[in-house]
Amino acid sequence: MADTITRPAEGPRSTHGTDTAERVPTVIADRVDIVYRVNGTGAGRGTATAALNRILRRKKTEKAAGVRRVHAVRNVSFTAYRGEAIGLIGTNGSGKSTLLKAVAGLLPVENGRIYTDGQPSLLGVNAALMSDLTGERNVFLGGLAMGMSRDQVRERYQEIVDFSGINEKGDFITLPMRTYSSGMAARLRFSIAAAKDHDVLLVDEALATGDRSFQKRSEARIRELRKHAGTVFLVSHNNKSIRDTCDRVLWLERGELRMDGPTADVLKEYEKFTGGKK
Ligand SMILES: Nc1ncnc2c1ncn2[C@@H]1O[C@H](COP(=O)(O)OP(=O)(O)OP(=O)(O)O)[C@@H](O)[C@H]1O
Repeated sequence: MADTITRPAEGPRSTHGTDTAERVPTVIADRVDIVYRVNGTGAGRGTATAALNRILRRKKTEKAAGVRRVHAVRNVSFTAYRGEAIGLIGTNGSGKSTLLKAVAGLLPVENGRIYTDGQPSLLGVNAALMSDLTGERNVFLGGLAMGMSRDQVRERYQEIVDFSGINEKGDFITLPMRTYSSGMAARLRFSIAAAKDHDVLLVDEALATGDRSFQKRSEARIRELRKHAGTVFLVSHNNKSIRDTCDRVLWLERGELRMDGPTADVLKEYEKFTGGKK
């Protein structure tokens, strides 16, 4: 679980982002390791006997009990400051989503610590909305889940629906979310999350799912959120989105932080690594 930063006044200095006299750290990751444990990978996996064995012989080593460890994030350290938009890049399976979940406090760390200023909000493509409820009900559900009051959601409702563009092609907002395309659902999720000014907003790939005009609106909104003193993390495989939105980039590869620096510098190296611009 992430800890809360209690001494924001004088944070460690970094060479990245806007260089103002008083830089306030919002997220500090200090030598973070994250390990998944996957059960049932030994012989007889999935059988009732294997399950019973696991319960009875708890003290056995993880390996003997058929537990596989996946070391997803290795010794990662960084400090994020208020007003920064930070891109997280890396090839598939490099640990980006895992790191984001840990910053949100949704995954425990194996070693090291993560300190955060306030409660970060994770906006994932899988953010928990209810597919059987209408878009309208989900706007309320999502708003309440983010800590907004019913009145606050009511006040922002039209803005959220307009931003999402869900109703551009008909009255879709009153239909259950299961009838939405994956792009439409992602747009609504982003619009709900973006309605609130977050201290730390974590965005996982949401921009990649919308069409170009929605991407542009989202990028503008991210810039606005930054002005309101928040910190935005954006996981994306779309280097252009990263370039247009972020001033700093963390590049993860095989769970390790390979580079942390200004967007142009990191993307240049990353594009060399992956073999071309995207
Ligand atoms: N629930 C899980 N249980 C076990 N291993 C997992 C789990 N989720 C992710 N992993 C593993 O952790 C590593 C990092 O995965 P992660 O999803 O964080 O990568 P990513 O950089 O976000 O990838 P992508 O770009 O493909 O979305 C991978 O090796 C993956 O197989």
